[in-house]
Amino acid sequence: MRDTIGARALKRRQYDEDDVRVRPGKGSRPRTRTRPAHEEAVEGFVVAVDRGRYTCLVGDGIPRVNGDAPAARPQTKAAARRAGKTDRILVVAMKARELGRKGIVVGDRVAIVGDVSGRPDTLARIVRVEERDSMLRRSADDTDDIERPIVANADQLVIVTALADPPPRPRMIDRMLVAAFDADIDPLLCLTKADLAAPDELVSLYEPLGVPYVVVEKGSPLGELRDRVTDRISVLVGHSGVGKSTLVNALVPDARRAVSHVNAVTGRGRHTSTSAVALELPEGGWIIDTPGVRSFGLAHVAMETVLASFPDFNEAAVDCPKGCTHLGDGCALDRFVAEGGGDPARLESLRRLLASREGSPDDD
Ligand SMILES: Nc1nc2c(ncn2[C@@H]2O[C@H](COP(=O)(O)OP(=O)(O)OP(=O)(O)O)[C@@H](O)[C@H]2O)c(=O)[nH]1
Ligand SMILES: [Zn+2]
Repeated sequence: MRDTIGARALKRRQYDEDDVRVRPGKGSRPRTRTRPAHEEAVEGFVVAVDRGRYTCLVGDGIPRVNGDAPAARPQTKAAARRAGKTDRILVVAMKARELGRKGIVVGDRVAIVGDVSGRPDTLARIVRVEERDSMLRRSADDTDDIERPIVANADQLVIVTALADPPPRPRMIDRMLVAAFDADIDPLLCLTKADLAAPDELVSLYEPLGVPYVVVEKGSPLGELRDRVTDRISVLVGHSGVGKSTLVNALVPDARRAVSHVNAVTGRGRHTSTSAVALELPEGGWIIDTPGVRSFGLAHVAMETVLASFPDFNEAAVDCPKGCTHLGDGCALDRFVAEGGGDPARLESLRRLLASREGSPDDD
């Protein structure tokens, strides 16, 4: 953790040095070439990314959760309207060369220079990525430890699981819970298709772990889910067919139009079905749909983090021999389960996740 914070501070310092800081005196010449551009930069919120083009919302109402005030909430559309500020422009930008290989993802707050009019065929430049509150990542698979950032600044991961058709996969849920824990994002289990099956079994698995959940079905009012996503930045993940699009369309009445508008702005025209898109909720807050993300490789997550995201086993593991892989011989978790301390299926799930990171296939 400390390392990460240190690295972030270092990065910020580097930005300062090559961005804006102009100290008169000491013989240092002002960098007139870059300075004015950065001073004129406007704030943007990345709502879509498509092949090197970043669609950014500029204007009032972009989320500002990156505050020192703990109660800071994203400014909502409603609040913006009350304040009489509804200027929202979608600007298409590219990454400034000075950002090098630094990735920019949906949810990022950025500083933009150049033509920020949002007029067709204009292209602005992103010159800075603001410090992130969170970063949801995955590896392509469990053994590829190249981290792929998916979404920045989300504060809730909505794990969408159908109660039937397709049947729920607890191991997939466990995997998503690890990803949420690793990213320091609150999980929310969203159980769909309640008209087809009862939620009791899944609820009895996850409620004791303190995982909040909502149960929904097509056409149901979604009141509780709506409350839980309002004024937050929530990422929706789930397998194909679980009812994610149905949910998005119910939560964001003009979701389809918003997505095609984003695509029209990018000039791509066609539906970008593989990248994440941030959609604003009418009540305030954002949901980020991740159509192309079917799974989360966890190769980049430390074993300790995987274990820590299983609160039902984390403590029992203090009795393990030093250097225990928790996969077999001598692992205290076996005794713990034998004595009735934990659910065997959950231990199996934990072990599959740990083992899959070492190259054994995991079929979830
Ligand atoms: N019975 C029932 N069917 C539902 C419910 N919600 C969605 N469906 C149906 O399930 C199917 C899949 O729903 P989608 O919303 O397209 O699922 P998705 O998760 O977006 O799937 P992809 O588009 O493949 O990612 C559709 O035929 C929906 O009509 C529900 O609550 N009950
Ligand atoms: Zn162990």
